[in-house]
Amino acid sequence: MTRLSVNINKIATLRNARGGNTPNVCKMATDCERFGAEGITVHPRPDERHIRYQDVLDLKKIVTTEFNIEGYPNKEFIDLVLSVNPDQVTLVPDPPEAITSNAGWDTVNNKDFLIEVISIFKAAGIRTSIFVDTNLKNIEGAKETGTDRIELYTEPFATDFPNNPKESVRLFTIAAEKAHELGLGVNAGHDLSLENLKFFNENVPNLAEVSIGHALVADALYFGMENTIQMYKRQLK
Ligand SMILES: CC(=O)[C@@H](O)[C@H](O)COP(=O)(O)O
Ligand SMILES: NCC(=O)COP(=O)(O)O
Repeated sequence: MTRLSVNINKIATLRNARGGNTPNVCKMATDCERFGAEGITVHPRPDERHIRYQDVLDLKKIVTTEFNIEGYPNKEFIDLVLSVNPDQVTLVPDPPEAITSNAGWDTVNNKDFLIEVISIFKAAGIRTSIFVDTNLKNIEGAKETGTDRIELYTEPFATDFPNNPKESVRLFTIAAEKAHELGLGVNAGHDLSLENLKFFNENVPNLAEVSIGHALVADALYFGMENTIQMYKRQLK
């Protein structure tokens, strides 16, 4: 069954709006786990606009499920991840000014860089995943980097899904099959939601994990976090 990792970036966005500690990011992570989340994902960005580096250190002490840290592997990020030693690190190619992730790695042109960074994390015993689109060249390139998994960048699926569900998922099915054939684990994320998750999960084989934040936290405003997590998990059955 596909595992649900809850991305709590947006809890930190709300906390940061007032400068205090409400809502408490660590308490929310613990509660998400209690409500059924099988992992906690954070994506500290260089400007710390939501998750701060200190949050990552604090979360390490209390997360009991899978802890997944996403981000661009500059020196500060690499040092942070090594000091925290999470279960998984997901490398994304975002430039510092990106509003949100909007592309996967060009694994062919960044091959040497990715090999170097991935070897650092693997030497520390941290599972690695790299954020990629469905271009098979990038999936094959991912294999060359030595990564354990890929994370499929699902925003194009989420955008196209309402108009043409079958076509929106087609390349994702092929990419996941290819990754599996190459021995790579398959994660997915970005703009997955209650509306599109079931269809994605049913049509993308060998999906190990989805990380979901923006839509899930928005849904929690209506349904409450406990109900929302259960609703998302039902889509993954
Ligand atoms: C890699 C990915 O798709 C997510 O980490 C996403 O970028 C969330 O980041 P924001 O919460 O900053 O939009
Ligand atoms: N890796 C994707 C993620 O963690 C959450 O993305 P989103 O659901 O906030 O778009």
